Amino acid sequence: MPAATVPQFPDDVPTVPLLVIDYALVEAGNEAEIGRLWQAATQLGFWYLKNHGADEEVSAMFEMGDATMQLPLEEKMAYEQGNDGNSFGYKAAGANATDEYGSLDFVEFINVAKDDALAYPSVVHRQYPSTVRERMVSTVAPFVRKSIEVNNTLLSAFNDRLGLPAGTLLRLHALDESSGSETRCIKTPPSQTISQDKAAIGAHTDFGSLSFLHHKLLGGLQVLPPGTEAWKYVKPIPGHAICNVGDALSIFSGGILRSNLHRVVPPPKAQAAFERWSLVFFTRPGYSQLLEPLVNDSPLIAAAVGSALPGRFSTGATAKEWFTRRIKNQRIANRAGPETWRESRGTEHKVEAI
Ligand SMILES: O=C(O)CCC(=O)C(=O)O
Ligand SMILES: [Fe+2]
Repeated sequence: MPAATVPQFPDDVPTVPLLVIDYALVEAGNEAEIGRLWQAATQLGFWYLKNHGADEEVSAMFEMGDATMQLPLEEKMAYEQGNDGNSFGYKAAGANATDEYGSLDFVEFINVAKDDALAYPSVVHRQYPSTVRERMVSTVAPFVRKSIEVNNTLLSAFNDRLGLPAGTLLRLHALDESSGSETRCIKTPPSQTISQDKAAIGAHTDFGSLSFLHHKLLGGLQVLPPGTEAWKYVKPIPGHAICNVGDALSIFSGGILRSNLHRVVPPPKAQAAFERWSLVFFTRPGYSQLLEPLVNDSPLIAAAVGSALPGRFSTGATAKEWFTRRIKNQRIANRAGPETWRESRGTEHKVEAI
């Protein structure tokens, strides 16, 4: 699909004006830029990130994703996630619910664990299709390392602003602890005949701490700005990643950092006739870490929790339990009724539950 044939993102659909954060400035410790990052992460929980230096790693990963999706379905299905709450591996289109009624998703993706990518050829969690194995060293591991470097820089900036002792957030996401951190390459088929409101990926908050997201030209990601009921597109901008805060970091921070609802729908207008590709690196806490606000480490977090509804950010779950529960209950094969969907929810439905 030559890029030139893809129509521009339309200028007459509602979009959300994300702040553009310059990664090079954040990395250099520029306080004004870190202040803007903080504003984005506490108010909406989404921002663009430019100058992240990952362009080459990102395009190699899209090539890996393309090669993987071209494998025969039987071969991909040999590496399917399964129904036990494991995320790593292949997910076929239609394997997940997108809402409480059991509507089906229509994206396929390949997830590779950070632990498997970095330990290769040793296997920590599972095996992957040949297209992944052949590129594990050349492509997947470099993307994992670059993404971790970027997300760790952002975590350190949040650590300081939250008034946490140096290194606290990095320790919760230690490289050598087994975790749910993973790369995901997503293919959404052309969806011209599908209603522009039908979810390709249902409304959700991300499970982990930070997501580093890239698109190949096409829109389709939407966020629900706080206090509104109208979904808005995030316009893809070449070379700009989209970053967002997930549930784990929101919980650690007592809700100071915002994990916002988002979803994927068909690309807008004429873009819907084209295949959509996205790529994410999810930084998630080490499996053994408890998802609770860090009230004993930061007066700021203690104050935030003190002024919230009792138990609002308390999960009693380890990162592994949280992550497994959410994945397992969105699998359509595990659906008993609307309660299964509710069991897959994270911070997004907590307010209603209280
Ligand atoms: O494809 C996208 O733009 C977003 C994907 C997403 O939200 C996810 O996989 O959690
Ligand atoms: Fe997401």
